[in-house]
Formats: sequence, structure tokens, C-alpha cells
Amino acid sequence: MPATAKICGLTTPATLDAAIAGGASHVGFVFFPPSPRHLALDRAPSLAARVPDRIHRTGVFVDPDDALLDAAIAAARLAVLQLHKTAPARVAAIRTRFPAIALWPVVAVRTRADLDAARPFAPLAERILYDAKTPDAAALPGGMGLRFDWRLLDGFVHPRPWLLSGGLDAGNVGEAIAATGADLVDVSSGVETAPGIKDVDKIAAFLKAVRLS
Ligand SMILES: O=C(O)c1ccccc1N[C@@H]1O[C@H](COP(=O)(O)O)[C@@H](O)[C@H]1O
Repeated sequence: MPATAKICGLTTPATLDAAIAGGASHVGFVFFPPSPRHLALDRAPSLAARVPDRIHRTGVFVDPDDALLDAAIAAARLAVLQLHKTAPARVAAIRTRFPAIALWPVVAVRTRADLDAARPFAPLAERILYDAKTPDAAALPGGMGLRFDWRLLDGFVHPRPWLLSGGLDAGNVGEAIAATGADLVDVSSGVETAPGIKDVDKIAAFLKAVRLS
């Protein structure tokens, strides 16, 4: 089965359409004001309306409160919540509040020991997202084009289905899929010309590389 891809941090109709036309299985909208990809709630409905229901609208959050989740889910008709820096107890509360929405807690990886953080999410998550850990002082917990050593996943017994992100681009995603066996990959800055500026050609090239993997 070929891998599929999520294109994250989409904020314009043209780049969203490129992700859809290129065969993305998921499209991501970031709801985190410090991010250059932040999507204002009032812009979400018109973008979400462009997405066929077979493509999963994914909201990206950093330890969100219920008010933000309520508003973003309604505005973007989200099918998946990607949860950065969200503790297992909070993910459990989100699970209870939104039983019909898929949850992807994020495990930030720099060392093999970091993977242990995946286990408490097992009963709560549809998938676990492994992303590169950003520096402590970084403004963002993701979306910085950093990758981790994919060999850290060798032999790891994944407690749930999972996906891979962190520093992927059209040039390395085939190698990443071959090295890790990921069946779903996620990219943001690797399909941009500058932070927050997505590029339709880079999106197409990334999705083609995933298809050919
Ligand atoms: O993209 C962002 O701005 C962002 C902000 C806050 C949390 C996560 C964010 N993006 C996610 O980070 C990873 C890796 O991105 P990249 O490809 O290395 O740039 C990805 O899962 C994005 O969804």
C-alpha cells in the first residue's frame, strides 16, 4: 500500500487546491497565533468548504483549551485534531468531549527515550505523530523544518498507528518512508519558499515523491 500525505499549514485557496489536486489524504490548518501559518477562525469556513469529505481536515493545536477547539472544529469542520504539547490527561479530556473526532497526540523526538512518551497516548489516539523536538527556546513546537534521526524508530513497538513529520521535503521523503515504513507523512516548511508561504510546485513535487515511494 503506497504511503499517503498530509500537507500542513495551508492558508490560501490556491495552495489548498494544489494539495487536493496532488492527492493529499489530509490537509492541515494551524490554529496557533505565534505560527506564521496561523489561520484566523473567520477564514476557516471558506477554506474548509473547498475540501472534499474524503480528505481529512486536520486542525493543528498547541495545548488548546475547549473554547478554541469548539470554535475551530465548527469553523473548519475538522475530522482530526493534531495535539502538540498536550499531556495525556488533557488528551483524555479532549477524547471525552469529542468522541467522534480522531486525535493525533504529538511525540517530540530527539532521543530514543523520547519515544516512551507515546505509550500513555495509546488508549486515546487514532494515530501518534512523531515529530522532531524543537529547541526549548523555539517559538514553535513544530513547523521548523527540523528532522530527527529516523533510525530511532528502528525496532520500536508502536503502541498505535502513527505518522512521521519533521524536516521532510520532496528530496528526502522517499528515503524517510523507506527507512521507517511510515504509511502517512506530514510536511509543512518543506513545501514553502519562506515561513508560512506555501508553494504549489513544491506541494506537487512532495506528493509525487510520496506516490512514487
Ligand atoms: O507549522 C506550524 O507552524 C506549527 C505550529 C505549531 C505546531 C506545529 C506546527 N507544524 C507541524 O510541525 C510538524 C513539522 O513541520 P515541518 O515539516 O518540519 O515544517 C508538522 O507536523 C506540522 O504539522
